[in-house]
Amino acid sequence: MSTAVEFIHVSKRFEDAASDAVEDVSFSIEEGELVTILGTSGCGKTTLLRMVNSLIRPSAGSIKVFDKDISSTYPVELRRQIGYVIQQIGLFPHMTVRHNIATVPKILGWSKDKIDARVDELLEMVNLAPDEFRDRYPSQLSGGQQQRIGLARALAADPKLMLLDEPFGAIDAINRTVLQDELINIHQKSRKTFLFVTHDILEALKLGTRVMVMDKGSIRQFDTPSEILKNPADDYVKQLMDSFRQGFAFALERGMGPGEQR
Ligand SMILES: Nc1ncnc2c1ncn2[C@@H]1O[C@H](COP(=O)(O)OP(=O)(O)OP(=O)(O)O)[C@@H](O)[C@H]1O
Repeated sequence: MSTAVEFIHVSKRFEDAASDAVEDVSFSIEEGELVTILGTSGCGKTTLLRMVNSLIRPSAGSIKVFDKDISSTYPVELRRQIGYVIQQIGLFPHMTVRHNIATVPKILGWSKDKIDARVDELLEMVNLAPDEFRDRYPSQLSGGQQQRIGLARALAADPKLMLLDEPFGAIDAINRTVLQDELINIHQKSRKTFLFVTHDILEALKLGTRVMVMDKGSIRQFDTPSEILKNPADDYVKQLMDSFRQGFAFALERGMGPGEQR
């Protein structure tokens, strides 16, 4: 298996900042992994993710995507291999679902038949009936449906690497669970590489084949969910996992009775 993303001593300091947003980070991600990047607000998750598709340039170190140093790749060419999904979705409001999904295939010069077939295939993949949704405008969709279209659009040209930045952050718990399950399905079927930023511990542990725990610009632990739960690398990770367990136990306990009578 080959390497999809590699960071070698990468740091990023924004102009006028007192410290690095990402500090001397090194890791590699193999093709086909679904890596979740977990950490509290401001720890550098988004900065790290946006360095992969060169929306942010590192201040030091080097980054390889599919074994090629991205500093010697044109950003447009780099981004052609990478799907990008963000919380604010960014669908084009004046375009139908079909045209939103077809944006990149059109730029790539696909034929109309190929695009039509791909749009329907993707709508089915994200569980939206093509006949019902193909010609709708974003304003005629719920937030969860819009997020599904955002995912379909990012998958349209079949990129080998997908970057997702809190894509389900604004979605209610039930739809969020459904979307998480769909993402697991898409990952299992496609075997693409996914990097998924979240501050939700359950989401990170549920989705990730490996979880990267970040704090203050550094990686505290990068391992499988079970290893992180069983063998936290340091006090920070341990506290994070303990808070998750306590929250879970408390919710279960309340659901069982006494709390409900309060
Ligand atoms: N364009 C910028 N200019 C200056 N500082 C920035 C810029 N973008 C991010 N930062 C700072 O870098 C640090 C890391 O930000 P980043 O957005 O990567 O965090 P995050 O972990 O994704 O947070 P959140 O979960 O709240 O989105 C923060 O202190 C932030 O204020």
